Amino acid sequence: MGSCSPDDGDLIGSPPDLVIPDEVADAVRTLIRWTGDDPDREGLLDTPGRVARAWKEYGAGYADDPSLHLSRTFDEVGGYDEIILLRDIPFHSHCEHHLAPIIGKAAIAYLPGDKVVGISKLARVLHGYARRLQVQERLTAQVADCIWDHLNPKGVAVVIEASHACMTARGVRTPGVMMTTSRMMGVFREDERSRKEVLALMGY
Ligand SMILES: Nc1nc2c(ncn2[C@@H]2O[C@H](COP(=O)(O)OP(=O)(O)OP(=O)(O)O)[C@@H](O)[C@H]2O)c(=O)[nH]1
Ligand SMILES: [Zn+2]
Repeated sequence: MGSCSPDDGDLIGSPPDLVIPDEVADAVRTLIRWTGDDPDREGLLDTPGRVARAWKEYGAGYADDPSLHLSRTFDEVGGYDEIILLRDIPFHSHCEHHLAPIIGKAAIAYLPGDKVVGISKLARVLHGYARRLQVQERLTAQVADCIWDHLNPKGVAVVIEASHACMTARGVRTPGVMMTTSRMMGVFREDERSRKEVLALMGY
């Protein structure tokens, strides 16, 4: 099974030697001005650099190929042939409409075919797609499709629940609203009993 070494696809922090182009810092200064504040006041002087580094982190998924996390599989599972599920996986993303935070949790399940993968890898796939500009529907589909395409399972089920700051903090300003999306593939799509079983295991 794969190790959890820090360079094993981790997407934490921006590189210490990250060079921030002037145009990026200038764009942040412009945005600060647009917000109504003064980018030259003391508290905001280092903000363009911080924001630029933060966005490299929010977008770390662009440098990640999530399918690579599923390349190390193993088939010695003692005859186990039931659902494998990770639930309550926290994640954050940003909506592509307003660049506002999307904060939520995912449940990812599959019914293995002839191979399984280390469980942390399912969360890595989620983060690889979440750390991009997203809509929740696409994020859900990408995670499910990636597992379907690379693990050759009998079924995949992904359910994502998330809160969108573009709805809670601006626009319609409706706090507490959660959006739920799901994608069912293979037996979870075709067989009612299997779908009910996986949704029950997920807590729905
Ligand atoms: N379907 C979907 N919609 C999203 C997602 N993230 C944000 N949105 C919504 O996409 C819509 C964009 O609508 P627009 O009318 O173009 O933008 P807007 O004028 O800012 O809309 P309001 O948010 O209603 O003020 C908004 O209703 C957002 O809440 C997402 O992941 N999926
Ligand atoms: Zn939005």
